[in-house]
Amino acid sequence: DSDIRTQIFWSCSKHSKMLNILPTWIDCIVLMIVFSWLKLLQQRKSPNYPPGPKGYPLIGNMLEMMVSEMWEVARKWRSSYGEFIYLKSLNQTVFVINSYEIAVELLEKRSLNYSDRPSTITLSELQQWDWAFTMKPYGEEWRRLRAPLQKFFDPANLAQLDNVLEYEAEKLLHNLIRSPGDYEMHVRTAVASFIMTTIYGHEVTTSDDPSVNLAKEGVEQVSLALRPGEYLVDILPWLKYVPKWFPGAGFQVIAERAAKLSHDTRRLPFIEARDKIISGKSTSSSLTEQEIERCQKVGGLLSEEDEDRISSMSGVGYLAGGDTSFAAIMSLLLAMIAFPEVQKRAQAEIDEVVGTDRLPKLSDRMQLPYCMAMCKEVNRWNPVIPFGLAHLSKRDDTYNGYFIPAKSIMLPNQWAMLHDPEEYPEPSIFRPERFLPGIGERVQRDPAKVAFGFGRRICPGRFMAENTVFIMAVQILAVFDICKALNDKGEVIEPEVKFTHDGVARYPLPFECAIKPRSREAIELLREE
Ligand code: HEM
Repeated sequence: DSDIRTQIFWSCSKHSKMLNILPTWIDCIVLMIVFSWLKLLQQRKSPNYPPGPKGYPLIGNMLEMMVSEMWEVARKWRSSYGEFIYLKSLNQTVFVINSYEIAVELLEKRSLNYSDRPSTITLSELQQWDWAFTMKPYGEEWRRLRAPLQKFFDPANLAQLDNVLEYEAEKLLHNLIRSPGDYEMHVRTAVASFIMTTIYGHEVTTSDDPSVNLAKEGVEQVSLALRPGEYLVDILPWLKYVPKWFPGAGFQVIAERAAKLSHDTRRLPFIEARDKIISGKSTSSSLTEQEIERCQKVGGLLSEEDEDRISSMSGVGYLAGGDTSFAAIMSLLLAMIAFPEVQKRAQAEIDEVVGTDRLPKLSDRMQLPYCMAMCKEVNRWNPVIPFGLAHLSKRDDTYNGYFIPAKSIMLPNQWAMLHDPEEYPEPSIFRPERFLPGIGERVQRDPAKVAFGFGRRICPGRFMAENTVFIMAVQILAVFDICKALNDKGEVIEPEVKFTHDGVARYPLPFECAIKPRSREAIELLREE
């Protein structure tokens, strides 16, 4: 074709000067078409992704994603790459969202596209946590499992749990009087007991109750398995076929133990509750009981399918609810010794509003604005899940001209959003006053809008978690002073404000503190056990 075209041009150009320019025009058009086509090809090869660290050939940013405190590293990337950052780990595209506005735009306003969850071979196939709806893709099954839990912990239903929560808080106070040095264990037991009572109707009376450790170990396993690069099998899937006796296949041994843990977490508390309910020995109105009764009303006997569904739904609440609230209360205790003036102001408010002849209750909340602000500040100062729980995109999308392919991992950097000095000046300072602005001052965003996640996947236990932290905080402060501990020489031990830096949840590292009754009258506030 091009030969013929060239011949025509040559012959034409012999006859007309005018026609001499023809080849130039046509060539220009051809060149333009070729260029546009090449550009399109190039765009297809490398779409317009947002900026991000360069990474290495083949592995991309895999190494950068395996660092400790990834949320802080990603927060610092803000100055080089901005709020929306592109990473690639092998062939997986990952987007870090450093700003609240982008998280709302993508994960909430476009939540139909961003409500799936990524999973790994270790988590779903080897350790068999795939029964947990936290890991299920957005869809009918996820909705069916989440709906009863969400309804049970909805604010409209929550008041009926106030008594249980106040009872557990008071039990905690008794334990703190008995052995204040074991405060960490007492807080863990109190939170576990509340969760176990509301979900299964099982009250925890001692810290060696198996249900306390079962959930803790479960969360530790899941947390480890979610850490990028922890298990090579998630990078080289064929490794899953390697038998556990093969040298170097330690991950299979861990997986076997974790699979048992996963099975026990889901089944053991459920079976105990089910048997008690069916034999008529249950006296509670737990979530599990309500669901079993609902099935019995409809179909008489509890089918295997019903059991699977209820045990999955309850098991998720049990796993997700305990450690998170525990971490928040431990952060509050640490803040009380690191920022003693906050403690003084909260105690003054409790004394003034509640008085000194009864313990504070959940119904006092609206009259205790400083204490409420203090609990908000806990969610901000140490967001328990700093890098959020990853969402996964379903279809291709664009944001601000940037391309987001289907099946991209979206990481809402909740830490960066809650430690943004533009929104929260001096973010490392624990300052409840930020949420009680004076006249003409700006109200800073409620951290709950970030700390509990986004969109359709938002934490269904958030209202209960807020109530748990509030009641345990105000009851402890009504009765005790949280003081800096003294060493053997009687010198004050300055608290180290340090937190764990790996895993999904962020806990304060063990710290020394002295928990002392404020007065004899304060102790007398406690009812006889
Ligand atoms: C201070 C305490 C807590 C914090 C900071 C917290 C935070 C979170 C966050 C950030 C998510 C991920 C949301 C997202 O994907 O965008 C989440 C999910 C979840 N939380 Fe919580 N949570 C807390 C307490 C609880 C409690 C007490 C329960 C249950 C009773 C609970 C049950 C869940 C469940 C089931 C999910 C998974 C939701 C889904 O995938 O659909 N959480 N939580």
